[in-house]
Amino acid sequence: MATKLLVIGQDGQVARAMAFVGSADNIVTCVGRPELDLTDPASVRAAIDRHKPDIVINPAAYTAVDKAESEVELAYAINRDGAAGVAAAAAEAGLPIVHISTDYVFGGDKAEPYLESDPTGPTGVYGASKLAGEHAVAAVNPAHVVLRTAWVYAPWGHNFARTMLRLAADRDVVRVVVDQQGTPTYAPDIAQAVLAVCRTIVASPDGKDWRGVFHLTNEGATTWAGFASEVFAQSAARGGPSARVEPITTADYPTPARRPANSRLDTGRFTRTFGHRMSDWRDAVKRFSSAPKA
Ligand SMILES: NC(=O)C1=CN([C@@H]2O[C@H](COP(=O)(O)OP(=O)(O)OC[C@H]3O[C@@H](n4cnc5c(N)ncnc54)[C@H](OP(=O)(O)O)[C@@H]3O)[C@@H](O)[C@H]2O)C=CC1
Ligand SMILES: Cc1cn([C@H]2C[C@H](O)[C@@H](COP(=O)(O)OP(=O)(O)O[C@H]3O[C@@H](C)C(=O)[C@@H](O)[C@H]3O)O2)c(=O)[nH]c1=O
Ligand SMILES: [Mg+2]
Repeated sequence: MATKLLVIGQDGQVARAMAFVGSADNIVTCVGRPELDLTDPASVRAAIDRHKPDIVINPAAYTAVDKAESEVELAYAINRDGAAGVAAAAAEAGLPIVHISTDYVFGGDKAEPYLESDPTGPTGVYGASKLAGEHAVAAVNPAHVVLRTAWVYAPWGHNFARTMLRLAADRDVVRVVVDQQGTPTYAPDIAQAVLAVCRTIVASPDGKDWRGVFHLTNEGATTWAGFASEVFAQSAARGGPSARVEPITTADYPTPARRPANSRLDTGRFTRTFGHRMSDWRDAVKRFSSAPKA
């Protein structure tokens, strides 16, 4: 029998990627504003009543990292209280929740990739509000999977890769920070990984194998400058916009929010638990570069 997935949000990068993986086996319904607003818990319960899913997926969030520094209440209303509302509504209906979180829950001081068991220490409001969301989700719904991903991009929506291509259209040189490490993660690959999580949940509903926090990124790592260079190389190879990347330091690029210097995530626990391997980040950039941009 088909598994019914209710995805919170419609226009987000991951929500849109989820819509594309719908099939006869996985019936995907994305519900966003105005029908469902995270700041209105009744609208979340109504969507669950109406669509009667088997699993609830929550990739909706307040994601404006710099703006969050001055919109603290709104960031928490969505990323903590909104997340809690979704997880609680799922729990009331007896449903598991797959919740998406971020590498920005970490402080960035560790030299190695972060494990799920490593201490958190967000450097800004966005990361802190997302961490509060993780805790709230776990507190209200024991049947939860929290997937921490990073540096998400897609052929649609707002993301760093598309910003780079836009900048390259009218300049020869783009200055990009080289002292922040992490792993660009392609939204369509996240969607496939979420399906693997859902298969595990359906196969083992008691949840002994799958509850908790998992790190989920593409494989490998780079810097923002390295990511930009790869996007330009792949774009140029297809006759698209390209620029030279001038590596700069974080100090040369002041922003309201501080970002972690290292937010590489160790994905071993995800791979072992869900039997799904993510591809290398460069392979994903290749697929991004050959996809039509929306
Ligand atoms: N973007 C990134 O680089 C990263 C993202 N993440 C996490 O991954 C998840 C997915 O991110 P991504 O797809 O990039 O997010 P986007 O910024 O692309 O989209 C955010 C989504 O959240 C929805 N949303 C925001 N506020 C509300 C609200 N009040 N009620 C209902 N929906 C709301 C938006 O709806 P609308 O279309 O109506 O605005 C949109 O669909 C998030 O949890 C994010 O924290 C983790 C690591 C990196
Ligand atoms: C646009 C631009 C950014 N930068 C720097 C600023 C910053 O340190 C880094 C990334 O910039 P952005 O603002 O695009 O990315 P940012 O908003 O920090 O992206 C984050 O979003 C949230 C939602 C997450 O969860 C994180 O995983 C991460 O993807 O690149 C440059 O050096 N040059 C540039 O031209
Ligand atoms: Mg940004």
